Formats: sequence, C-alpha cells, structure tokens
Amino acid sequence: MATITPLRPAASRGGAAAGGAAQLLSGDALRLDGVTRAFGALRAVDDVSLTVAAGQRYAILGSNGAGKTTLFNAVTGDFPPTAGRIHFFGEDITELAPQDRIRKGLRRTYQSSLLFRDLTVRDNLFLAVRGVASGRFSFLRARAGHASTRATRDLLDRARLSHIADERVANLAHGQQRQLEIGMALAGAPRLILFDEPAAGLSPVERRELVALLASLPAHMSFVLIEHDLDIALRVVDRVTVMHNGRVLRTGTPAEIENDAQVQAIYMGSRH
Ligand SMILES: Nc1ncnc2c1ncn2[C@@H]1O[C@H](COP(=O)(O)OP(=O)(O)OP(=O)(O)O)[C@@H](O)[C@H]1O
Repeated sequence: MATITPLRPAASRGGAAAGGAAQLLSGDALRLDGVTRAFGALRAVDDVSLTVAAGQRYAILGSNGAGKTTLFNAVTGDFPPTAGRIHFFGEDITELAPQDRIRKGLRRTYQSSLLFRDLTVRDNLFLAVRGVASGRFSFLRARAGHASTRATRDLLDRARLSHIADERVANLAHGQQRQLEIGMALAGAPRLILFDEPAAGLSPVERRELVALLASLPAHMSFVLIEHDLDIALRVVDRVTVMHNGRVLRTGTPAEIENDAQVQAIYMGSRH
C-alpha cells in the first residue's frame, strides 16, 4: 500500500507556535466515555471511548454497519446514548437536546442531502446562517450589509463556491452539493463538525477539491470524519479510530492504522 502523507501534520497547527490560537487549541473538544447505543438487543455502538483534542482532525473508519453513523447520532443527540457519557469542551452534554448542542458549537453533515434544491447556493447558506443565529430557520431577507449577509459571503468563500453563488442547487454537480453541505455546517462559528461520508459518490477530481477544502478549514476547528475512502481519511486527519461491530478495534495515528495487520484484515479487506 502506498505511504500516505498527511497534508497538515498536527504539530504544525497547535502548540506555542500558534500564538493566540494556542488557547483555543488546549483541552479536549470531545470525550466519549463508554458510549453505548442499543436498539433493542442490538448494541449498534458498544462501550466506545475516545478523545478528540481541540483543533484535532479525526477519522472514524469501519465497514458497513460498524456503528459509525450511530456514534455520530449519539454525539449530536439525534439518538442519545443508552449508556456512557459525552463531554464537549469539558461540559457534560449527554442529556442535552440536539438544538442545545448546536448552540454550543457542535455541527454535523448527513449522508443524505438536506439542501433546498430550488434555492440558490447563496440562499442555502443564508438560511444556515439565520438558522444558527436564531435557533430556527428564518425566511426574512436581511438588508444588504447585515451581519448575516456578510457571514453568507464569508461562507461562500470558505466553501469555495463564490463563483456559483447564484446557481440553483438542483443545477450543481454532486461534488459542489457536498461542498455546500460543508459550507452550511460552517455557519455560526462551530467548534467541532462531524462529517458523515463527505466523499461518498464523488469523482476523483471532486475528491481532490474536497480534500483541499477540509485541509483549508481554520486551525482551531476540530472535525471528525466518517469515511470509507481510506486515502482521503488518512490524508486529512491526525488521528483515527477504526470501529468493528460497534466497538473500537484500534485507535492511532494514520501511519499506525495503515500498518496494523488486524485493521488491514478486517477493514481494508472489505473496503469499497
Ligand atoms: N434507528 C435504528 N434502529 C435500529 N437499528 C439501527 C438504527 N440505526 C442503525 N441501526 C443498526 O445499527 C448498526 C450500525 O449502523 P450504522 O448506520 O451506525 O453503521 P455505519 O458504520 O454507519 O454503516 P454505513 O457505513 O453503512 O453507514 C446496523 O446494524 C444498523 O442496522
């Protein structure tokens, strides 16, 4: 297997060299202690413990049904854990409603698109900005120069979509739609974003654009990525957890995971 070089090693982002950003990068963004989610007799997530440091980029790998999306649902509160605790920047959020987790700076994207297909790229981002700001979606147009309009312009830049700002979403290529979903997750200064298979269905060119977009996210922003494409996952993250049958099989650096015999046997043998 080819050696994969991370685009931005963790050491280049944190520590004293980061100056004012160092404070933002201290501590843990997310800590899971024995998180379990049962559906009847099935333990879709079974006693998972892991820590995502502030500013860290993290990947969850695993074959179909390993429990990756269920783990995201436990963190966001969509399907709260049936056992275990979740801490977000030091605060226990296990019992919080999903909307309250969003207010604290937690975001996610979904495997299936939640975009408004008949609206433009700009309007989708505008609604995301307004939704986060007010705690609900607002269809009122802000006047030009309003903070929401400025924030929308900033998101267009961040998501690398300024050149198609006024295009209807229905007319976008699949890769551009996934970029837009990432742009919407960036609304309202998130502290941690959970990306659920952002590269699914993308062409090789679109995958390169996605990797560049993820690598360009602000250094203080932590993210956790579910990804089947190992090359993408290992290029953009600092740390990896491999899940199997709801449990943690292995946690380590991309290089450790890449060279782990058990991971290769269980995960890479079934990779698609
Ligand atoms: N709402 C639910 N009710 C019952 N079972 C569920 C529910 N959600 C997930 N499961 C089951 O939990 C297990 C883990 O599913 P999950 O979607 O978390 O896996 P995954 O690793 O994300 O898989 P994939 O890569 O295919 O998305 C599966 O057996 C699935 O059928």
